[in-house]
Amino acid sequence: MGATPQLYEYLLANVREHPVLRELREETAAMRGSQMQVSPAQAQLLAMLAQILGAQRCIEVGVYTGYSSLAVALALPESGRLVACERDERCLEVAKKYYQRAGVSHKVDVKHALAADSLKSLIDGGEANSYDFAFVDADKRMYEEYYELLLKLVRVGGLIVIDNVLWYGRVADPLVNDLKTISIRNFNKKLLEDNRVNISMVPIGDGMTICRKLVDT
Ligand SMILES: C[S@@+](CC[C@H](N)C(=O)[O-])C[C@H]1O[C@@H](n2cnc3c(N)ncnc32)[C@H](O)[C@@H]1O
Repeated sequence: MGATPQLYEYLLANVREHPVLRELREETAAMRGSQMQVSPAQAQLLAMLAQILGAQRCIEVGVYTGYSSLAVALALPESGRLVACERDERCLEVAKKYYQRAGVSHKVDVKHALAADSLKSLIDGGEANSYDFAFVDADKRMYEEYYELLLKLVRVGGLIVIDNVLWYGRVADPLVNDLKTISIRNFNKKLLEDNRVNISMVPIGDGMTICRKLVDT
């Protein structure tokens, strides 16, 4: 966030990036939407949070070509599972190729559908309160809905991490009032006032808020 190119390069040089993550990042760099990918430093933080939690069951909402999901899958134990929700089949083809290459395909359960529908099916299938960790990085106007569904799916003490909460600085500019900016701004305000979770807004990448679920929902 706000790093000069020189500082970003320095930060990158100090991330321990798995070689397959690096290959995926390099392939994605030539693709449309590559700026959507989380930074290596963000992926490293997500993986560490999952490890600190001892996470076994994780969810990602918004996979794109798989960089953040692969980082989390690599951090999970062999018995771990990551439900990866994405609507775009072509992106998923790239992601699956790299899960395979990194030897983690058996840990990733890909859901090719609208993410809210996939989350609702998990709840309907009796999986409420059974996930340790969730990462949200899909449609910005749907953040509130994803969050409410994930609050049902994640156990007390589990984490929901939300990406792009600083939205390239636009959330702080009162002159910017497009729909996505307003959604993220409103969502950040909701989190600030939501006593079902503890929160920490971290200025890494485009800003991530870490929410820890405090009460049974
Ligand atoms: C910001 S990118 C995700 C980047 C990814 N976390 C990474 O680090 O590479 C957002 C992704 O969410 C997907 N997406 C957007 N709306 C969606 C929805 N309603 N359901 C499922 N996926 C959605 C898009 O297709 C896109 O691939």
